[in-house]
Amino acid sequence: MDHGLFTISLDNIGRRFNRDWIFRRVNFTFTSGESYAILGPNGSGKSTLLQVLNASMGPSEGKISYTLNNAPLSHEHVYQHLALAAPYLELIEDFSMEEMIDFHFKFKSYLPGTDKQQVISLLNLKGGAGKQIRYFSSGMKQRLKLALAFCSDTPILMLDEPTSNLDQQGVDWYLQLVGQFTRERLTIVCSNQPHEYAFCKHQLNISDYKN
Ligand SMILES: Nc1ncnc2c1ncn2[C@@H]1O[C@H](COP(=O)(O)OP(=O)(O)OP(=O)(O)O)[C@@H](O)[C@H]1O
Repeated sequence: MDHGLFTISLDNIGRRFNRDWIFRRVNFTFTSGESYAILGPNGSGKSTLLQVLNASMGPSEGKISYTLNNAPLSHEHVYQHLALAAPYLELIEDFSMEEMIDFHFKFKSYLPGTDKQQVISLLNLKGGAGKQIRYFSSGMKQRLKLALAFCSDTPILMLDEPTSNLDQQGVDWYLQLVGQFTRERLTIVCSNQPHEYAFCKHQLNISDYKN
């Protein structure tokens, strides 16, 4: 599996909303083949940092830089190289599961060895294939978001609160996907639940960057 070697480097990054600094002086490098947990209590700034990392939000101070296969990559191209599953990233409710999968993979490639049928069987949602997503349970929606992200052929995988709405069986399913689909990728998990980030070798705690 060759996703390309990716790095994200933060040089004294800070972000504020109005007068409130959410985090400051973050110096950190994220590298392919490694998994990272961004930790901190509710409202501490995990999602904000993730949005800065995926270049959908700019930092208020400091510099962020990206490389792909050792060549600099400009901010506007970063989204092409990442797959994101997050509570604020909505599925298209009018679509069926199959339509949603087709739509997603118009923009992303399937990870080598996966295809639509494999995504569907991975989801294991009995009778769900033709049903509109608006009628899915919250756990089914979460599984779909995760399967789309895991099966995208991108060097970066970003997961914000990956097991929200999942029951124990869903958590076990998520951990199985982690084992299967994160190798050689740069994986970043925002979480405050140990069971969903325990596999991450590195941890970055937002509370350490409050002043
Ligand atoms: N666009 C915005 N404008 C103003 N304040 C914002 C904005 N986005 C986030 N915030 C504030 O920034 C802080 C950090 O929010 P963020 O969602 O990053 O935290 P979090 O650690 O991901 O929280 P949770 O664990 O609850 O998901 C919060 O106080 C939030 O209200």
